[in-house]
Amino acid sequence: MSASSRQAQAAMGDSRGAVAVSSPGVDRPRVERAVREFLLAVGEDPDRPGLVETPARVARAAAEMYGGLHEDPLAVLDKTFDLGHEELVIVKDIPFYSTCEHHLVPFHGVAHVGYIPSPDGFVTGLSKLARLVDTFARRPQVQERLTTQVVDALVTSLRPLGAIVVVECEHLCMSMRGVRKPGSKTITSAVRGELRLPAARAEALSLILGR
Ligand SMILES: Nc1nc2c(ncn2[C@@H]2O[C@H](COP(=O)(O)OP(=O)(O)OP(=O)(O)O)[C@@H](O)[C@H]2O)c(=O)[nH]1
Ligand SMILES: [Zn+2]
Repeated sequence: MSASSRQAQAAMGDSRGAVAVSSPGVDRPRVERAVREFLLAVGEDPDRPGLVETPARVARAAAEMYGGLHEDPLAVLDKTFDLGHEELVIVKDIPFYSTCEHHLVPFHGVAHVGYIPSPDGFVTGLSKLARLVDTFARRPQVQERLTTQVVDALVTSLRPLGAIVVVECEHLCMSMRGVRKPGSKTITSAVRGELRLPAARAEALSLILGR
């Protein structure tokens, strides 16, 4: 990344997802060293054959799982089309995986993203809504922040009349450890603009949650 694009990223506020500006990307050698140390700390032998490549594997996985820290979410929505469509658009059941920032274990589920385009009629490509979810998911996260970051990026970028994001997840930190309640689901929503009006919100929610 060039110095000027780093400066441009540094100017971004929280609605852009607090892009990590000081780092050019996930520092794989550092992750490798940390994973080796972690294995020693839990009582493993990082030099046994099964584990010898594990620090490098985890570093590659981390570059993927935390790569969203180094992406500009608004760049995902840069390309728009003028379709003259001023009605609700929803992409539902977008599957994603994220990482709970409290325990660094996965939480996963689906996101539903909808918006009413501005009177200019500018809409984004449908796949970009899914890419936006991934950009925010591939970071240490909490579900509430993921939800609001997606909706706020939509608002900042497309200036829609309204926007809604609903996220349904299982948190493995509640399933495989701790309280151990597999199957429990957490649902969060964030709604902006005209979709906050009761009738519009009800229509959007019935389209999103109606199975
Ligand atoms: N609000 C919110 N809480 C989360 C999320 N992911 C995990 N948590 C919760 O974060 C909390 C952390 O609680 P702490 O008491 O600090 O940590 P802990 O001792 O490991 O908690 P337990 O999970 O209850 O064992 C837990 O209640 C988790 O269920 C999330 O996305 N949103
Ligand atoms: Zn957790």
